[in-house]
Amino acid sequence: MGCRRRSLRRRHRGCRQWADGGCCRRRSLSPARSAGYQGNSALSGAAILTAEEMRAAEQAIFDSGVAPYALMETAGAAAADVIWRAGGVRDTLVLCGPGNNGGDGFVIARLLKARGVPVRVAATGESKTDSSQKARRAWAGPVENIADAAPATQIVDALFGIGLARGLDGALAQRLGELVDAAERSYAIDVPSGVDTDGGVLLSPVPRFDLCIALGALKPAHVLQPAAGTFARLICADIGIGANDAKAFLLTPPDLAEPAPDAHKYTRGLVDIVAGTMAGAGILAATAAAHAGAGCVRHLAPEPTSRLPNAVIMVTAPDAGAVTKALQDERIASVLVGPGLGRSDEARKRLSAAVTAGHPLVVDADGITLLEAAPDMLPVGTIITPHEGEFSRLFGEITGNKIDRAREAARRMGGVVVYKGPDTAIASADGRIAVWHGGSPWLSTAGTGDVLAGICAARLAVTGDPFLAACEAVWLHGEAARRAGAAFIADDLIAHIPAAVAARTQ
Ligand SMILES: NC(=O)C1=CN([C@@H]2O[C@H](COP(=O)(O)OP(=O)(O)OC[C@H]3O[C@@H](n4cnc5c(N)ncnc54)[C@H](O)[C@@H]3O)[C@@H](O)[C@H]2O)[C@@H](O)CC1
Ligand SMILES: Nc1ncnc2c1ncn2[C@@H]1O[C@H](COP(=O)(O)OP(=O)(O)O)[C@@H](O)[C@H]1O
Ligand SMILES: [K+]
Repeated sequence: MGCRRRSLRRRHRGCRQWADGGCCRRRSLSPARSAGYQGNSALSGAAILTAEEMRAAEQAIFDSGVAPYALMETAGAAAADVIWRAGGVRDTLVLCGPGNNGGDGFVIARLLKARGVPVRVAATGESKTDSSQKARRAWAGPVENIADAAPATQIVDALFGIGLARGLDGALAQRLGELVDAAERSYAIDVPSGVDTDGGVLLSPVPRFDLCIALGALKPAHVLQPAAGTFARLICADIGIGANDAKAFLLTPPDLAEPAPDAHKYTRGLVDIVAGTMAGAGILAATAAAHAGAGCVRHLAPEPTSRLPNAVIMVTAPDAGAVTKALQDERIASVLVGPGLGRSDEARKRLSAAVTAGHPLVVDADGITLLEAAPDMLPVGTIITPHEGEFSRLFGEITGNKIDRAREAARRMGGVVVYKGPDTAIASADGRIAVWHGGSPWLSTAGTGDVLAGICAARLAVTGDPFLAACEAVWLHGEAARRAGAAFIADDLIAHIPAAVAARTQ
């Protein structure tokens, strides 16, 4: 495939997603704001720090003269405040582990008790860090053994945080599960005990908590599955951590602009969809693109179809030569290839025609599979939208969590990777990463990926900025799904895209 590498920064407007949208600023929720928290989307733009990055951020605070125990008091106070607001004076059992997470637990217990909450504490054994020993001494009440501690209306899990090195012992994991199941409300301090902070996997069985109170910053386990599925709600409590060195951020809702007063359909963006033999997918993508802000959409398919909206221009392109010819149009602002393309030799030629046409490009589905482990064949700045299977086929084994894998994949291909799933990592070759999570699980239905690819192509045509376009598209897709409610099909989802666009248009 004779691909040309070129920059797509033709109409770069600056990545507002990054510069103004909050991604580069720390916006942890203060405890007061946390109390009104209704859903994960409220955490937009928050930094996501690995355990190592978190320790470095904490160290920076210590270096500035704050004592470790003072930071633990701040963390415990922030968490206790959230629990107090959520649970009032319900009887509470705080489970404390051997490290600083356990130390937070002792602070929480003391502060809740001071507010009149009936609190008991149960520990795994000795407290092993200076700060946690200090916090334990300040508790001054009895410390029960977890194995035989009676259940309580509220359970606070302060067993292990970012220092968990391996799964919990079987008996401890089981006891934690029993106590959480028996409680009306359960809170995990920093991360649920048993999750791997960076990997986002479960190292031992983890019960489902009502609320996870992240301390200082989000960690990968708060946004990556399966760990992010171990709590119903998430709050990030501000403890003064600076997250300037963060490399990954939560996806922030986009700020979209209305078309210019003198806009016409071509200045708003002409999108060409290079479709193939499986008609439905290309139609979904074209219809979605037409609803996501593009000025004009053309559907280049081997055969005519009566199933396109009237607004989409149908171009019959029976072979790759016809595709190449159709794409020789200077007005084209983006091309999407892949949905419904098929995997035949003819499909391969159509892919080649799209890739070599020299327009800003989005590659999805069969287009990704046909690349056959050669992502660097794509023009610089291309957006690809693989799900797990397509990602593995294209990039093989890459170590690390989903964020790391997306980052490395984007570097290898020199473009933007939208690594899809219940958690979606959007990575740019220049190192920027935004993570979307907490979306409607009803999205797990056939054809929604085609819809996303169409939205990506539309936003690329509108913005000319691949990373911005991908971020906007993922957010709009998720928001359309939220508005679509339950048991929608991909066709239904499209009807909700304009409302999602309207919600973010100034
Ligand atoms: N560094 C600090 O000063 C602050 C830390 N904070 C809290 O401290 C936590 C991190 O504290 P630590 O680094 O002490 O780590 P943890 O408290 O998460 O646990 C570490 C301890 O558990 C042991 N351990 C690890 N896995 C185990 C397993 N499966 N079974 C039995 N023992 C196991 C380790 O050997 C170590 O003793 C954070 O998550 C947060 O809750 C907050 O208080 C904010 C300030
Ligand atoms: N459980 C889930 N929760 C939220 N979003 C999901 C979930 N499962 C899938 N999605 C989203 O739905 C879309 C599915 O795309 P894809 O797997 O390509 O499906 P298809 O090929 O059928 O179009 C992606 O945008 C993905 O992020
Ligand atoms: K915990």
